[in-house]
Amino acid sequence: MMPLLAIGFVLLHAMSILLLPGHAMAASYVFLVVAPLLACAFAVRRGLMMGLAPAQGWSLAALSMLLWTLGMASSLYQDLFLSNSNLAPGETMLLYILYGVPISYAVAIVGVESRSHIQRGIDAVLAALLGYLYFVLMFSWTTLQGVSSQQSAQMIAYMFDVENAFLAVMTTVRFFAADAPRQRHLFAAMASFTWLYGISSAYYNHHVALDISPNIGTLYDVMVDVPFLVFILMAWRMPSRIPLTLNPPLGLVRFVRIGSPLLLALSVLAIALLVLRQRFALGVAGVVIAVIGYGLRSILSQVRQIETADRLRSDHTMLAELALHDGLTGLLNRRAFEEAIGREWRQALRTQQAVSLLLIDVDMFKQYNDRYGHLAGDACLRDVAAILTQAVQRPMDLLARYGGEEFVLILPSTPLAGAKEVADRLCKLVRQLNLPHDDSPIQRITVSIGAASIVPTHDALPDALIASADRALYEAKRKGRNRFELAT
Ligand SMILES: Nc1nc2c(ncn2[C@@H]2O[C@H](COP(=O)(O)OP(=O)(O)OP(=O)(O)O)[C@@H](O)[C@H]2O)c(=O)[nH]1
Repeated sequence: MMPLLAIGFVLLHAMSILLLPGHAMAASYVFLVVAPLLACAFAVRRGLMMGLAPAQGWSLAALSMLLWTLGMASSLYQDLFLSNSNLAPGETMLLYILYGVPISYAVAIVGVESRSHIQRGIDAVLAALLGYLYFVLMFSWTTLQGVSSQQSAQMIAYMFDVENAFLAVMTTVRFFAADAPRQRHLFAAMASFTWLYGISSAYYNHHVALDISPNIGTLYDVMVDVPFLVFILMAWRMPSRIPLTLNPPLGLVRFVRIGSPLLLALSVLAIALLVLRQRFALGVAGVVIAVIGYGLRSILSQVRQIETADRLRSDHTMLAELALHDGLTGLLNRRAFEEAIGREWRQALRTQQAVSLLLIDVDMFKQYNDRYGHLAGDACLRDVAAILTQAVQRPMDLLARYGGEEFVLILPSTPLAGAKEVADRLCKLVRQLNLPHDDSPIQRITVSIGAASIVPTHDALPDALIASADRALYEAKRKGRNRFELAT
């Protein structure tokens, strides 16, 4: 439906020129003002859906269209009311060239993450300066009344060419490097517009305005509608209907993300260099501000990168901690135990000293959970873990939660006699905790412990030690719990 309406608009425009030769210019102006105004309205509509913040880009597109509409309204006023036959009255030209500033700003800021207020401030100053430098440059070739020579008109035409080519290339690069549907949608609309507008504008500036063949005269006006109508169609489409099959290379995405913010500074630099000849002091000021803006932006983005790196490092440390600890008791977890037993095993192989292992299991814990509830069970496990931690005295000993209600203690450089002492002490301490357990024969929480000790050999694995302690634990349970057994 919308494409048909757009074609109807163009046909109506052409017919009004052909069928009303006496009023062709006035009739044509109606279409030339309505087309960009509609484009502005559609950009605002899309902005209302996506967010009107400049960082979303649609409000900037709307501003651009509005500036162009004002330029056309000014042309209309000059032609119809002032009968000014001059090609390029200053304020009209300025509005046509200023339309590019919001688009450059969008290219620089849309999709550039976590911009701080200072960065926003720098970008805004650079964008404003860019507009002012355009203004100065424009009025060095033209006056409010218009250009004084064909040569000045040529200069303005070249300036439009450079600006349009720049905008078309930059919006296209942003389109190809966009990795989010919203950005791709915005830059698809902007790139289609800037290419078509650049072509039609170049044709107008070099042929129609200067009356150089081929010149199709007023019929050219119909060409001007096209970029705006295409923009309207793109803005009207849902972002999901813009093809997203292109997978931009990561390198390009990163390059554009880093490079885009520098674009404003580079544009200011380029225009300031052009201004230098006519207004030396202003040109130098422009160059200096562009360089300072560029420098400050680089510093700020480096600061951000350092902050991100620091945050990542501390997140990484925290994750590593979490990966090795048990959430309930805060003890090392089974994965940490498995790493540790391997380490201690290799160490003991070198030193040929005994390594002992205790498997500690809370007795009748299922009944405890059933009687007192799961939360009380958790609290009980935390209390047992805390007392075991206190009881483990040597820094090299390693206590971990083996799983469920079972704990494991590695005692490096400890023979079975030492393991026996520790097992005895742990049993007593847990009993002395006096955690009530009505279903237990002695009415309180107790543990059973299986202890084993081994001097590692090259043909044995740590699993042998664990299996041995497990058998001893089974014996302790079998013999009535609340006791320890040593592996034979
Ligand atoms: N509250 C709580 N219970 C747990 C947790 N992990 C395991 N359990 C429970 O611990 C109980 C262990 O039961 P069993 O393996 O039968 O052992 P037990 O009842 O202690 O019997 P014995 O070892 O023979 O004395 C199960 O009911 C598990 O659901 C935990 O993190 N919190």
